[in-house]
Amino acid sequence: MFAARRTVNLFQKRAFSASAINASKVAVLGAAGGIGQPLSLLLKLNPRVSDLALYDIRGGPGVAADLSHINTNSTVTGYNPDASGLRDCLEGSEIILIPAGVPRKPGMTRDDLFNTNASIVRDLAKAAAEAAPKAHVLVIANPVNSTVPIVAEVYKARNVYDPKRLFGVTTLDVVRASRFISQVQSTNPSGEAVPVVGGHSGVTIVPLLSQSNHSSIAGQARDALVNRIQFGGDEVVKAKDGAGSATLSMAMAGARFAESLLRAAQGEKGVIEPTFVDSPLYKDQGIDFFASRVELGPNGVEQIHSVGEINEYEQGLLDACLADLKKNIQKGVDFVKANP
Ligand SMILES: NC(=O)c1ccc[n+]([C@@H]2O[C@H](COP(=O)([O-])OP(=O)(O)OC[C@H]3O[C@@H](n4cnc5c(N)ncnc54)[C@H](O)[C@@H]3O)[C@@H](O)[C@H]2O)c1
Ligand SMILES: O=C(O)C[C@H](O)C(=O)O
Repeated sequence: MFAARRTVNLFQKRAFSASAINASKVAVLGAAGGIGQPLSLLLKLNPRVSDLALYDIRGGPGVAADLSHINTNSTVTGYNPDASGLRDCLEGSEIILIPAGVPRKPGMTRDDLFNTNASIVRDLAKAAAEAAPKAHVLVIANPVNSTVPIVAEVYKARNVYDPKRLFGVTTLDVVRASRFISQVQSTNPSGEAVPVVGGHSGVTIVPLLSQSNHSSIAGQARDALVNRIQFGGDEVVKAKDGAGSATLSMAMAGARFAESLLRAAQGEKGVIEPTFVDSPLYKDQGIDFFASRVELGPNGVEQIHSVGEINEYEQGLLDACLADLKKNIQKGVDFVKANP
């Protein structure tokens, strides 16, 4: 009898300490938007998340009330901009996802969003740097090539910048790449992995088909596939016809990246995701941020993988990418300098 009770107690103890270790507060800024809502739903379904904090300039508490009825263990709290809403949302967060900002309409580039989204991201970054300076920040808001450097500059100005904890979410590019290649090759997309490096807009998106399972794709088939991966976002913008850009696939991609970070934070080794980070790879060319495969660990970036062996065609893509990327990054840095 005593032994039985003891077994139960030990079991309860272990269960308690496991959940204590795994307790992770995740904040979503822009939670009532097209990405924010399905992303928050997927996070509510993730057992690694213990507290979900949802902030938006409008509608955060409504989305939170709705999600809070789902019978998973995590708590869900919604916050408005009034009083200390944003600060309360951020405090204690391990991960902060930022999908806040306007999406494209047909005919626009991601850079056309800069004037609106730069100040939104800058202000949210200021709040995050003060309330949760050690959190991992995952930037989804476009143009990612510029909004990530904006967050970095805001953190640097407050002496809390940790390059290992800032990520531009480029997961959707590899999700698309594996899907699109599987359609061309009639394969299962879950078995496909196409590295995509560079940045997250047009020609800065560089798929490396030579490193995929289908390295022999050449000529027009290759060109069409590369173009579809680079401009996949435009396909959705056009199809939505003024009602925004990718939201559901982006929510899946953002939730996957957050899950990978949590797995790494909770001790799993060898977790690798593509992401746009403060990177040494092209710093000698004045390019401080670059997306490549990154191994994640408890403190964020563990190891940044180089681009690896690429062919002449891919080198041409990379050259075009680097030229654009440099300008996009500088634009973000200059914005914060001029508008601190
Ligand atoms: N990184 C990627 O791969 C990727 C993919 C898709 C979309 N995006 C980008 O994500 C952003 C959001 O897209 P969406 O479709 O969800 O847009 P949306 O307009 O549907 O939602 C944006 C949300 O942000 C909120 N918001 C605006 N300003 C805010 C602020 N200061 N604080 C908090 N919340 C604020 C809005 O109220 C809205 O609910 C866009 O910039 C889009 O281009 C990035
Ligand atoms: O295309 C967009 O503007 C949104 C996003 O960056 C995407 O790739 O779908």
